[in-house]
Amino acid sequence: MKASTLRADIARTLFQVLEQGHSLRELMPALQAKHKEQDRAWLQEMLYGVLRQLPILQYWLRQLLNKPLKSNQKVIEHLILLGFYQLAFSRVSQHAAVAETVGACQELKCPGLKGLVNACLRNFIRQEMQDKQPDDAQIRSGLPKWLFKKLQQAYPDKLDDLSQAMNSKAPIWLRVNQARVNPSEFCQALDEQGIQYRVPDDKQPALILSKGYDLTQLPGYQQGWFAAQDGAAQQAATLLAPQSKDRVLDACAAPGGKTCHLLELQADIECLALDSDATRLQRVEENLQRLGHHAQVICGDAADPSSWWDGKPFDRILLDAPCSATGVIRRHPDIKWLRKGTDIPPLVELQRRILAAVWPMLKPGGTLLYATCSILPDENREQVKQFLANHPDAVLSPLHAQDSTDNPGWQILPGEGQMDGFYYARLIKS
Ligand SMILES: C[S@@+](CC[C@H](N)C(=O)[O-])C[C@H]1O[C@@H](n2cnc3c(N)ncnc32)[C@H](O)[C@@H]1O
Repeated sequence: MKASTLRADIARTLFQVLEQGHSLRELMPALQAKHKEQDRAWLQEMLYGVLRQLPILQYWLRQLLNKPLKSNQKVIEHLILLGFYQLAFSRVSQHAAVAETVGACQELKCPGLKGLVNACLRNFIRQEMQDKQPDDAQIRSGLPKWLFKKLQQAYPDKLDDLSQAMNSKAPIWLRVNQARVNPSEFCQALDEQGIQYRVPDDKQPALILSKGYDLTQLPGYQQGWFAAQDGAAQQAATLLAPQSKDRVLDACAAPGGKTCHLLELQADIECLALDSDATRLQRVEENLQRLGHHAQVICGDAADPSSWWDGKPFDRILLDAPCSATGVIRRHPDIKWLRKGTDIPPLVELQRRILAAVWPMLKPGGTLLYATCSILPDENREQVKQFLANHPDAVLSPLHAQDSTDNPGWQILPGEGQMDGFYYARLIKS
């Protein structure tokens, strides 16, 4: 594939995300399929890189482009941002970055803008723009304004480290399926194929791959020896700790990462995997099948149990609630630009409704684990605080020394222990 075609495709994809609100989850499969194996990693790195560094790239663009381009030429602005990204953050030679970015104008059906793109990139080099940093801390943070403000309020002392972690590349974690393979046997199989990995120093059956591999080509993929799952998400099953014969509800289960882990920890539970999204539930079925587990899979609204619950109470409930996903931005940088500050109050309300609806299904003495991949206190600590205040039969079961009713739960921030941002609070019904 020509280098300019790759760049044109990246510019089009940026346009679809940033101007049309499509997610990379929707767009990436077709984009990857169009390009050869050897180009895919580069393509992803450039695309994710621009989304990570967008505010500073736009800041430079504002200095070098006199006025914004017309809407039918907007894709060329995204092409220029890609050119800036290559010049400032990648190892692509300056000559290739300029020539091939300019070349992409033809493919984007804007040959008349070649001169403008060329001038912007050459001025970028001449004026050493990459050394020009704005005074505005929000632009330097790489975060959108609304999120910067919220994080500034929530984590004033940690904001620099936090934004840096949110803009860095996430490692690929694997969870070894101990129901299928012994972790040391799996490691041996990886060693034999020269796959590089490290084992984080704690008790989970987890590995971190040292670079990007095609997971379907790793040993034991078809046999269900492992699943990709971040270290923070791997805490859920252990914290809920299902016991033999327990009836367990995974209330927001798709795509089933935590459902499978629960079954790996304790095979003889009666597990009900619920989700309101029928398409995503197919992934639960596929994951259960590949990893060799069994659960009852139901499509239903967790906030409305009357439509699917048989009335039998649960010993344990996992509520991995729909959330802002602000904890996994390093993995999905498009979230920064697709989410808006106005999305947060309705999400908090949905979480509140689901929590209140699943609580009556828990047996007295039973355990509920509330989880989100968010780092916003409204969805986490404040949500649980309110729940505790409104439910006198709910008792906090602390996950660490600072976990108290005033400051409930365990907030993991992105990058801590190489994990994604995640939140857990464990509640017992008295
Ligand atoms: C964070 S994801 C769950 C991830 C999953 N637990 C795992 O580990 O693979 C949240 C899920 O909640 C589901 N969801 C959203 N609203 C729901 C509702 N009212 N009832 C049930 N599921 C819902 C979404 O479809 C989504 O699959």
